[in-house]
Amino acid sequence: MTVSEFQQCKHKKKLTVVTAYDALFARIVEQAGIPVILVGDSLGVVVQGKPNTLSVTMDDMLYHTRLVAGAARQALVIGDMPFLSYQASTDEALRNAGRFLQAGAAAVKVEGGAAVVERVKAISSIGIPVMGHLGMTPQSVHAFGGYKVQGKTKDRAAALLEDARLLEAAGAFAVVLEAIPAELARRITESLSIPTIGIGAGPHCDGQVLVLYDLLGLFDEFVPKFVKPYAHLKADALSALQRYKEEVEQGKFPSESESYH
Ligand SMILES: Nc1nc(=O)c2c([nH]1)NC[C@@H]1CN(c3ccc(C(=O)N[C@@H](CCC(=O)O)C(=O)O)cc3)CN21
Ligand SMILES: CC(C)C(=O)C(=O)O
Ligand SMILES: [Mg+2]
Repeated sequence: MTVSEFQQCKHKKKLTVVTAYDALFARIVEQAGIPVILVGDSLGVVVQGKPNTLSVTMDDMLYHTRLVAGAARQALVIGDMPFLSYQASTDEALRNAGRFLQAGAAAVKVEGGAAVVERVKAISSIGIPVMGHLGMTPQSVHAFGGYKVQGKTKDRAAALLEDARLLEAAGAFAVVLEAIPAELARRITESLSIPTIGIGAGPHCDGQVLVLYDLLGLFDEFVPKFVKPYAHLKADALSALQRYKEEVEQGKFPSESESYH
């Protein structure tokens, strides 16, 4: 899928987006027919075991982007710009966005509204498609005082709608809306001509995104209310590993069929 095909889906077809961090899962996601893969900085939490996304580096993101982009044949691969890779200056933002394209991504994503519109303008104007991200933006976890639903007051809701309009005007090709009231997400979705992709933003967005290991039931350190586990892979993995250990200890594995003569 290309960025322009992605945009044409607004008003036509709901967009399904999922994160992936390696070639194995990128291939499974593609086989399932999912058209868009986000190499999310959530890998800091689910792959690296950190409490938040703040310690993820450009080198970490480029490594995982190369793995995913090297395996993806059809999917639109979007690279999630990590903390401090675009905030300090427009110059750094441009260079780092370009490095994602060199790693094989077709687009990048940045968190924030008015504070990053100049970055979004600069990145998109040199031919790099940029996705925005508003609401409960995890790189601002300390400013929010935790992972809290955003846009609950009239003033904050109006500010988020204005941020969304600014991102669209700056050239963003889409915007992620995270952990905001469904009614606000609907208003933003109706006000923009670019697609909105929700995560904890209700059913009225133009598409949805989830962290892969959350929807597979593989990650359970914390499970936000917006996650629906479509599988229980952690339970499956645990029982497989326990059976393997039992069979090794009881001398049942390996048996004849796993042995050479
Ligand atoms: N595995 C994983 N999934 C994610 O969606 C995710 C990450 N990691 N890491 C980065 C951020 C952190 N995210 C989170 C983390 C916790 C909640 C959470 O517990 N929310 C509460 C509501 C809190 C409130 O408003 O008071 C909930 O009950 O859902 C939400 C999003 C989303 N992102
Ligand atoms: C969940 C999405 C939107 C994300 O930013 C991530 O996975 O890092
Ligand atoms: Mg992210």
